[in-house]
Amino acid sequence: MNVIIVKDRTEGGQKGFQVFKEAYQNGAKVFGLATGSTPVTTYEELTKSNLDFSQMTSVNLDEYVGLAPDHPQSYHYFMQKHLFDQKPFAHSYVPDGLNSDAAAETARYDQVIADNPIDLQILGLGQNGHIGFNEPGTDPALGTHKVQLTESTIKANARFFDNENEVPRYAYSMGIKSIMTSKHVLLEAFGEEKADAVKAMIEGPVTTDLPASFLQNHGHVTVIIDEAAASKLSQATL
Ligand SMILES: N[C@@H]1[C@@H](O)[C@H](O)[C@@H](COP(=O)(O)O)O[C@@H]1O
Repeated sequence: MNVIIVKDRTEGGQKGFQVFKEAYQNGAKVFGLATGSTPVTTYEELTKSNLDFSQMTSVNLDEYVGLAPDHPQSYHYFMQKHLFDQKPFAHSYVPDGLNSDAAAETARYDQVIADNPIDLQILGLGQNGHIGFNEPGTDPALGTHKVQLTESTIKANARFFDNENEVPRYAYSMGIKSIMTSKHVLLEAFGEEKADAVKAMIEGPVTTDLPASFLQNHGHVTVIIDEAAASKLSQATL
């Protein structure tokens, strides 16, 4: 893993943008996108830039089950607001949270990924080490699947909803297997609350207990973290 330590999430966004720009200039056509607060500064830099995505494809990691695309907390809505309204792509795929047929929706989304191999996948990191919505214990051989969110993720995401009861209990998420097929992975993590997960991801064993640790088995990973998220790393990594 190529670990880049930045001062804060603003600088992280600038570095993240550089990674996007290089991938773009090297011919990337399919961008795997993530939601959450972490990639927002990178998306801000993308929207300010003159990069044109109108011939490109985007494939998002995950979506809450039960939320309509126009629900303000849906990941569809998030992507429109933070990126697509300013930088439209030719095709943008997000799992359909309103499809209650999980088998059909996950099979459909696996086909989307198979038809659009991802050149660059951006990821955030859950405090418990999840990527996408692949919670601890997830079988790394799974493709897109329906996930029951853990209590810790529900609590962490409650800040975006009026109260904890409104946080959906299920999501559709790309699997670790799908993420591992991306040519290049860019993982960003900012803040002290991510420091334990960052340390375990980089220095710990590869284990289902910490889904992001599987990235140690991927040949091309760039990690952008701020000083707070890097604060528990050992000298050998720094
Ligand atoms: N499904 C998302 C993840 O894709 C995201 O990476 C993570 C961290 O969120 P944040 O970036 O807001 O810390 O939480 C959510 O549960």
